[in-house]
Amino acid sequence: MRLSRYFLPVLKENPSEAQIASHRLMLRAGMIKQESAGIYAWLPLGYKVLRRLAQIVHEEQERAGHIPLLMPTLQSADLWRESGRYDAYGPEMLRFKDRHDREMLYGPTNEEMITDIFRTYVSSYKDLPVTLYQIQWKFRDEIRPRFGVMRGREFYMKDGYNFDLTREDALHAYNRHMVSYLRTYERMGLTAIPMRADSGPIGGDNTHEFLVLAQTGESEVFYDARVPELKLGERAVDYDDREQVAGICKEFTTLYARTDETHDVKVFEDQVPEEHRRVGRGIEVGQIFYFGTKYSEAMGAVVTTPDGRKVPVEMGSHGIGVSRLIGALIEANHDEKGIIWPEGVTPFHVGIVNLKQGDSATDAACDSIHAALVAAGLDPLYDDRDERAGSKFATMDLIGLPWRITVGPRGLANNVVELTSRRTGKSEEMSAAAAVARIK
Ligand SMILES: Nc1ncnc2c1ncn2[C@@H]1O[C@H](COS(=O)(=O)NC(=O)[C@@H](N)CS)[C@@H](O)[C@H]1O
Repeated sequence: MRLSRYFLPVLKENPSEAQIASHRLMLRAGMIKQESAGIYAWLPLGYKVLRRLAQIVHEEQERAGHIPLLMPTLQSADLWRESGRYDAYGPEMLRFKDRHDREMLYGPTNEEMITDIFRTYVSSYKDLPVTLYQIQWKFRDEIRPRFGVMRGREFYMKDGYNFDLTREDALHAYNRHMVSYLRTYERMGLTAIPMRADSGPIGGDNTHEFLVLAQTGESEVFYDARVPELKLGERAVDYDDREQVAGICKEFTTLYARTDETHDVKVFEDQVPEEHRRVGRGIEVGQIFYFGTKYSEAMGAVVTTPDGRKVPVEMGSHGIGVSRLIGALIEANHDEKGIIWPEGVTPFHVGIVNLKQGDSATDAACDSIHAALVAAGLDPLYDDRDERAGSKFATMDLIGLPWRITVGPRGLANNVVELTSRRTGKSEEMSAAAAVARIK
């Protein structure tokens, strides 16, 4: 992509309303624009990252055997009356009437709607197990939206719902989600720790939150220092192998890790050797729940069992805060110059900086490097503007692309370009071909 043809409204100044790095940097890097409290326009660079995250979430959910669909953002109040949550949900729920005076709401979550979809079509154990999920916008009228997309009012969430015949099957679905989340966050270059949590308005008695350690996190966390070292890595996972999946969950949840809601000092001190005890703050980027028949009972989602009985299905729901993840990623990956994107989520893989725009040699070299990168399956951003080098470097550092190729007349005279790593700041001179090969 040529920057002269893109839309990247970077800001020179730090916006006064931003209190944390990720909020400040998303505004300055031209990723979002606030339209009203907690509601954002996703400008091209931000939208590109959002799509990359959604792509990773889809890949890992489908790998786990979960099936994507898409539900509307607007829901009928009648559904929520069946579950009893219409009144229970409180002022966070945005309620309104349509022109026919029908009571509607902007969905904060979709347990009722997905249960209605399930009960409409499924009535036999033969159709189980099934896990359906969506990545869809939600609305929660937070009393104090803040920290940019971290606590928005309209936000993007992956929400998945499992339907199983027995509690044992539903707990396997719970474990499948835990493992798929661990893989998802690792692919994004994040360490998100599963911690026992409190179920809140969703309900149920079994739930884990996934928290990214960050000083600006809203949750206080207590954990064993060895937990963030745990890695899934390239391990092959057979999601149908219950023992393997349960084993991985045990591996990641045996050492102590809890939010302030479930923290138990006595257990902490008994279980964790003093030198491993850590207290910190975390950003909640996902939560998984098992809540049995809470919704299926209330809404008559029943199936016939092999011996002809009718039973309400066992369920759970599992969310990932896709838009919040962008804030969390920046909190965990930035310096004083700007963002430093992990390679798995970066909006563009590499920036090309032309030190002498308009010079036929450097222009031609940049065009051919751009073409070579695209041919190698990469997504470059070529700063072809007629700007001073310093300003081009500052823009590249701000938007945080992992690599930068700098092309200038002197380098070309020696048949070299400069390849710079954003994370290390290290630069090396090499041939254009070598630079393309290094980035791939
Ligand atoms: N106001 C918000 N702004 C941005 N992300 C949010 C907000 N509220 C929740 N999230 C994200 O959405 C994830 C799931 O939300 S939740 O309430 O924990 N779970 C549910 O809604 C369940 N129905 C999961 S399907 C959270 O872990 C968090 O990462």
